[in-house]
Amino acid sequence: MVPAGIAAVDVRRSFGGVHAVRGVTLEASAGAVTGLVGPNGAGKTTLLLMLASLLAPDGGSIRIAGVDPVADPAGARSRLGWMPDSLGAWPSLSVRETLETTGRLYDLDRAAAARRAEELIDEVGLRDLADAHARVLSRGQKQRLGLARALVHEPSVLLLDEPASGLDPQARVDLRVLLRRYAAAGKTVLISSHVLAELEEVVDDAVYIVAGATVSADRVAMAAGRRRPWRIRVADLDARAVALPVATALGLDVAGVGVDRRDVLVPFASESDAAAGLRALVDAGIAVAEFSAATGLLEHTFLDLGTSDGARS
Ligand SMILES: Nc1ncnc2c1ncn2[C@@H]1O[C@H](COP(=O)(O)OP(=O)(O)OP(=O)(O)O)[C@@H](O)[C@H]1O
Repeated sequence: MVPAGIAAVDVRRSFGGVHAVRGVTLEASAGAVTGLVGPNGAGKTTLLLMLASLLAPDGGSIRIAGVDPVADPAGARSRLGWMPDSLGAWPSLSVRETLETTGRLYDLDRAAAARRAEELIDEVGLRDLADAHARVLSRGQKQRLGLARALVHEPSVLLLDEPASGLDPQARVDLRVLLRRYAAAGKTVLISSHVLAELEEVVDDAVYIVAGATVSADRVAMAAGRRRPWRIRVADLDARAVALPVATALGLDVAGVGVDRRDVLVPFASESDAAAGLRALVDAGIAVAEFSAATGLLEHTFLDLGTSDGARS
């Protein structure tokens, strides 16, 4: 059996009295993009640092492409690419020099490092800034350089901490395409982000962390299964005017539907219930112009998990 790209079992790490990570168990499959989702201070960065072999866990076990980063950090680093949430090193090197130097650190010879740097400059859209010093780059440009740096040695596992922060809409789309391409090539991608709508479009799977611990699959399923609102817009009519006919067509009390600007908000328990609701509205002659879930599944689940009672002890 092919081992999971990333496997963590009961990983723990404290800083003095702060239990930043107190029981994380997760698997991220090769060939997939896995989202790491959790509120501020949940322990995501601490976990990613441990997976990246940059911070020692107090307990538990980690495997990166089958390698234990505690016992063999060099072996793990040769297999993983790490993109921190802010680019640290080498402000006085140019974009090209940064990538060439990183390649040399990963034992590429001079020619191979130069070749790889040119490939990556194009891949992340920094061609016009290839000779610019890293210190003059904008936040979004630094993010792109950080991504390129993580990819230099063609790692089989990619760990990304908030990679989309600072990126403009085009760069976000480019990032999404790149991550999907990496996953399609059989690599493992683990990505933390607060931009859940964006994560929604790129991940195959998600791991939720609350208060330093992974949330159990049962708890996630329960949160995901709760009713969530759909937005319904009726052509050329104010939401207030259509709330009653919409509720009637759906067999609901009008108090059970909400109004938000031009939209009526109706909770459905599942996508198939929503589809049946749409059919009922159309059958009732209501001119539905827009019909969509008001929150994505990740965001809905995240909001429902909300507090620490969602965490496994
Ligand atoms: N070096 C450190 N020393 C002391 N406490 C730390 C250290 N690093 C993290 N912590 C604490 O550990 C907890 C988890 O922090 P971490 O940065 O891992 O969370 P996060 O999920 O990445 O948060 P965010 O979404 O806000 O980036 C926080 O309470 C934080 O204050």
